Amino acid sequence: MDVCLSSVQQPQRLAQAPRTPGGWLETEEESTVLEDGTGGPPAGSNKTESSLLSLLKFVPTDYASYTQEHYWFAGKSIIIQESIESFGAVVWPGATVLCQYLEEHAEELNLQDAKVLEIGAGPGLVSIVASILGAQVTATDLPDILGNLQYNLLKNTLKCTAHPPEVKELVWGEDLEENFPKSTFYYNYVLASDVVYHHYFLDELLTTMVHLAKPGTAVLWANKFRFSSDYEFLDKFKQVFDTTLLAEYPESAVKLFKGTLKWD
Ligand SMILES: C[S@@+](CC[C@H](N)C(=O)[O-])C[C@H]1O[C@@H](n2cnc3c(N)ncnc32)[C@H](O)[C@@H]1O
Repeated sequence: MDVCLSSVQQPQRLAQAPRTPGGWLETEEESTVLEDGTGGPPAGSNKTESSLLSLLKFVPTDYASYTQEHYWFAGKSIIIQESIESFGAVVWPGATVLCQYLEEHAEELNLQDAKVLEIGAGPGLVSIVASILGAQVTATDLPDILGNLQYNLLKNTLKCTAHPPEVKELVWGEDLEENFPKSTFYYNYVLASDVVYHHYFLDELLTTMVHLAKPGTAVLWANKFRFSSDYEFLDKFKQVFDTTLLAEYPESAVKLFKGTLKWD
């Protein structure tokens, strides 16, 4: 079985085209990535498809080399374009654990039409699986990561998900109320895999998780535990979230937690 949209090819590098910081082309020219060479949507495509295909007018984040890695979740072959040049362009062990949990518990989690936001989505595997399982997904990450993330989401979900996943910039701790106002946004699930490692934004990460969680929201966080700082983050997580260990893989040191706000 192939990925959902086999006609989406590797986007070409368009060095002359203008780019936003997120890697998006602002050109109105026809897309160069379609197999039929016309640059327009395939015959018979509807308006939604057509507008989705227009999103293919972007240059992926500018890594020098890529690999195509194959995964199988939710009954589908998923091909992820990865690059070892960025932490955010490879699939980390927590992602596969979270994907496995989502596919095994899709009904119990009521993922169909659920509102889901992923933080630190990286190359997008978790968001793709949640989307295939029927959720309305917003995948977020740093600006530099979004081009490759968007490419992988489109490549693997176009024409085969009820709700096309969205991509949005979300820098932990920054402009949260402006970009995700509490009065407007509600998520059933906030997903996070391997967002805790050796970096300087752990407080901002926790602030972001708390901001995005409302009564009824479950934070599903999978992480490989390597450093003492990972356990310190877990302690802080437990101070604000009622925390349940959902799965643990000692051989890979990956743990999966569910957190709901203590005042939920
Ligand atoms: C270790 S990678 C994990 C990627 C993906 N979740 C996975 O498990 O395959 C950590 C991710 O967090 C993102 N990230 C790191 N610092 C961030 C910050 N301050 N704000 C938003 N995202 C950040 C990185 O860009 C990267 O995509």
